[in-house]
Amino acid sequence: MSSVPAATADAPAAPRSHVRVELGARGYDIVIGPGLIDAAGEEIARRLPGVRAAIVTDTTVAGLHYERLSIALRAAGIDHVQIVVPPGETTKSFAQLTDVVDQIIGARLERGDVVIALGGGVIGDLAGFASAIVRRGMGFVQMPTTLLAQVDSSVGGKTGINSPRGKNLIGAFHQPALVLSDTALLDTLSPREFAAGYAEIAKMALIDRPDFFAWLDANREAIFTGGPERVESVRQSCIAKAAVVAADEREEGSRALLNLGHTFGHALEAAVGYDAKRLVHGEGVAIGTVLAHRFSAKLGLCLPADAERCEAHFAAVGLPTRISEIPGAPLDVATLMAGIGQDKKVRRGSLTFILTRGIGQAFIASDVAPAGVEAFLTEELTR
Ligand SMILES: NC(=O)c1ccc[n+]([C@@H]2O[C@H](COP(=O)([O-])OP(=O)(O)OC[C@H]3O[C@@H](n4cnc5c(N)ncnc54)[C@H](O)[C@@H]3O)[C@@H](O)[C@H]2O)c1
Ligand SMILES: O=C(O)C(=O)C[C@@H](O)[C@H](O)[C@H](O)COP(=O)(O)O
Ligand SMILES: [Zn+2]
Repeated sequence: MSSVPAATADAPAAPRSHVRVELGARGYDIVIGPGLIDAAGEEIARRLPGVRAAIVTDTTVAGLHYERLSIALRAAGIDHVQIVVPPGETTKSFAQLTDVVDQIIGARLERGDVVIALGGGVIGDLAGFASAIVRRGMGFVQMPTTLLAQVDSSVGGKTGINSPRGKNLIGAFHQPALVLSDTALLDTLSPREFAAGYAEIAKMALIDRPDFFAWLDANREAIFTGGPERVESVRQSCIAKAAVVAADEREEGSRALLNLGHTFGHALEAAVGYDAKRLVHGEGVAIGTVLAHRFSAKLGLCLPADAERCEAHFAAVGLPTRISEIPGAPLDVATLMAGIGQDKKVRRGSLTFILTRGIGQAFIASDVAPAGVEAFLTEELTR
């Protein structure tokens, strides 16, 4: 199997890889490989002996994968309850949080017990936030079942829910104690959700890993068809994200780079009311990342050819790259600017964007003029 140049992992890619998130006392392992769900009980019991668990999952994932996890936990003597929520972005709400918290408390789970998130990023963010606030912080284990969650959301400890005014505006940093990524679970994922997850992989490469981006260019087909390159892409993304998180756990500086494409993307998601029929997070990231490259080119920061290469890469895997590709009523610039104004990177009223000087050369640009953003988006809305 070809591997990405300059990898920094501590273990070979197959059959099971370990990537460490180096955060001192809050450090943890990401274990990656096919079939891991059947070993989840022993992996958890070895690190967290004697815990009880609440498994938070959505109805889709529960039907597909819950029973196997339950059997594995029982075999390791881990007593557990199941908490099931509806699938989709609108589940990241106060109503669902209240329900999950109530069920955890109702099951009398203690501070030293664990919440296990079995699902995509929605479940990880919601269950993680519940685990951060019940009894002022319980144990938390991520078992990501989407590509997006395996390459991005399960790592780094950002948890939370949405506000109608903006994405993830209510939340907490709360690191998991362990991430178990069973890559075989991705076989049941829809092609649309798989592509959405791929957007975060490409984003990661576009931040500061041009070699990884070139590797993705060469191997993206194998990633989609399920070759060993798929597991390698998960591993490389986790290595990249773990390094950023270890350097700046609470986004006081450089972690903001992981937000490439998200200032635009989050505004698009809020503008469609988190309606998954119109736009899911990864698709917003794809359009947003292309917009960040096109905006950088417009400002003379990178070559137009770099923006074209970025757009061609996303389009080649079937991701949307233009605002006009979002189905339904056309969006308007005022709504998008209101969403951008709620971005968590705003500092003393000034906009911060992640812009780029070229492929794999993203940087944090503070004090970006709103009028320039508005003029750019006005053009992009008709493209
Ligand atoms: N915390 C972070 O650092 C971080 C990072 C990136 C994204 N996010 C958040 O993650 C969310 C998006 O995550 P997502 O794309 O995983 O969405 P998701 O959790 O909604 O999952 C997408 C869909 O796939 C289904 N699904 C999940 N696993 C499946 C499987 N194995 N087989 C079949 N169907 C399956 C789900 O039921 C859902 O309908 C957004 O809310 C985003 O803001 C958070
Ligand atoms: O982990 C991070 O940091 C990220 O920015 C990763 C993003 O892909 C993710 O969507 C995250 O939830 C966005 O964070 P936010 O703070 O902008 O809500
Ligand atoms: Zn994201």
